[in-house]
Amino acid sequence: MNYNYPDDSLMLHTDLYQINMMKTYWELERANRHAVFECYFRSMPFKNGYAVFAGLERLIDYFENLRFTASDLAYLKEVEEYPEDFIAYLADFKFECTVRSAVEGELVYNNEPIVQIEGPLAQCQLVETALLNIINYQTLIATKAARIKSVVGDELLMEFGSRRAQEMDAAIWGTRAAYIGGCDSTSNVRAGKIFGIPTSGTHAHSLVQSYIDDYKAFKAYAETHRDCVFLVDTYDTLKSGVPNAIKVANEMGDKINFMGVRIDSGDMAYISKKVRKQLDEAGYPEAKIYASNDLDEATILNLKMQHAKIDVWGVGTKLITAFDQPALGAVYKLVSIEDDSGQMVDTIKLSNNAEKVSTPGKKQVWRITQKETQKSEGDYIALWDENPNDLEELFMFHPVHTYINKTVVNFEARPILQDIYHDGQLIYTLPALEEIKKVANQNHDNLWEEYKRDLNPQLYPVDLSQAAYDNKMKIIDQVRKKVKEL
Ligand SMILES: Nc1ncnc2c1ncn2[C@@H]1O[C@H](COP(=O)(O)OP(=O)(O)OP(=O)(O)O)[C@@H](O)[C@H]1O
Ligand SMILES: O=P(O)(O)OC[C@H]1O[C@H](OP(=O)(O)OP(=O)(O)O)[C@H](O)[C@@H]1O
Ligand SMILES: O=C(O)c1cccnc1
Repeated sequence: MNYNYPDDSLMLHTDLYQINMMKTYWELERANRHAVFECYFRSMPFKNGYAVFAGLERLIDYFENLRFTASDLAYLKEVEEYPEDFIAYLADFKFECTVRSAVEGELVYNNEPIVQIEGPLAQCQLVETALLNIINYQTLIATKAARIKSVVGDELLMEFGSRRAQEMDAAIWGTRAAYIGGCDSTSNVRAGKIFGIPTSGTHAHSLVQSYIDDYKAFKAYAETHRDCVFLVDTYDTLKSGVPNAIKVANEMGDKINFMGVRIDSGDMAYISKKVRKQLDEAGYPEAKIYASNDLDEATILNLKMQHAKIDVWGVGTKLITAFDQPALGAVYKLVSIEDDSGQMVDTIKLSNNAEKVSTPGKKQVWRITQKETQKSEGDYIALWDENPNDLEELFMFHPVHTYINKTVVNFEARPILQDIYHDGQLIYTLPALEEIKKVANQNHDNLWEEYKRDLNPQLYPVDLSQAAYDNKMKIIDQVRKKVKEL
């Protein structure tokens, strides 16, 4: 199997239909028509009250390397059988789009643009697949991590998912997204190396199995490591694991830092209380109890309700695979295109399903916050030439149930889509990962509690400006008339 091209690139990490459309645009001289596409998701992941945006770093990395290589072109020519002149056009491909995006760690909501790509139609088209691939996954995982962290609170949340992730890229980028969303560390050493995420880890059952004895295994580990967390449930947590962990801690004294023990099975509320008692009675009140085993926000909350004595939470499978909702469902829609006379016209995608009707026109998302509280009142999607900061009062109404409305005064409006590329030139400096994580945390703090609860949160208002709403209605009308005329 030859998957190891020396000049491999991500150019062909796209759906075939994108290249087929590029060919149509190019042959019929539409490839350079100016276009605007927007990416958004339709419903909140995990029915959460907010989503945490992630994926921009990888998206930039993708855009920075957007050139067809010799092996890409050879494949398109020889296997996909595209004609020579089209291949020559692709060989000259140079990314010239303007990109605006939410920044990583920003809280984002359904039905609002989170990434906007503007530029030559064929170029905007080509990048759809990779863009959605990156943003869908990373935003999903960052959001799942935020949900879990909101239950874990000030205790430590360790990311343990690499072995269960949907392959290696997902483990690496999922870990980074999970760190942005709320994890405190990862077990993936490469993610530590690449991104500077703090790494942490204990040991597995195999260590104990290899010695066929808790005591011997813990002692061996203690003789070869300073920081020790012993996994105590291989044979019998209360009768063998914990007593032997204590025995080794006593014997090693100051030679080790006895950080605690990990439990990975059984009734973790019951067992953790017993373990706490054993550790305290042995004189180790500072030793922490680590827990893992198919945990997620629901089990953690439940364990906390049972007053489980757990200090550190290791979460793998259910976080890295977004177990209860494996896809975010973000889409990428054409919202405006240059017509034959060179004018920009706004476009819509209609559907029988009202939820799937897109909102035409190039737009900006404004986060409306109360000046006194600094809490967000909702998001306001406006056409590009509008700026709510020019208004004294802002009338905000539900984009479908328009009778649900409010007038906001004394507000600030902050644009969510930031300039990332201008005509193919990167103009954004990526913040350090720590900074992104801090911002995500602050954004979370600035959200009303009602939107933060795990179960049935209030729906965060995402409203259309009057002009965006009127534009949408006008275009729906135009399309309907056109269809009738046929
Ligand atoms: N007190 C508890 N309340 C609620 N859920 C719990 C409690 N204790 C453990 N769990 C969760 O119950 C699930 C199953 O635990 P179980 O005890 O069957 O696992 P196990 O014995 O380790 O089995 P396996 O070895 O197959 O993982 C896990 O997701 C675990 O996190
Ligand atoms: O349960 P997760 O949230 O995915 O956390 C990671 C799991 O990985 C390890 O188990 P291992 O791979 O040895 O499998 P096992 O515990 O199911 O036997 C560890 O002991 C955790 O149980
Ligand atoms: O360090 C650990 O305890 C660990 C790492 C990965 C998966 N499960 C546990």
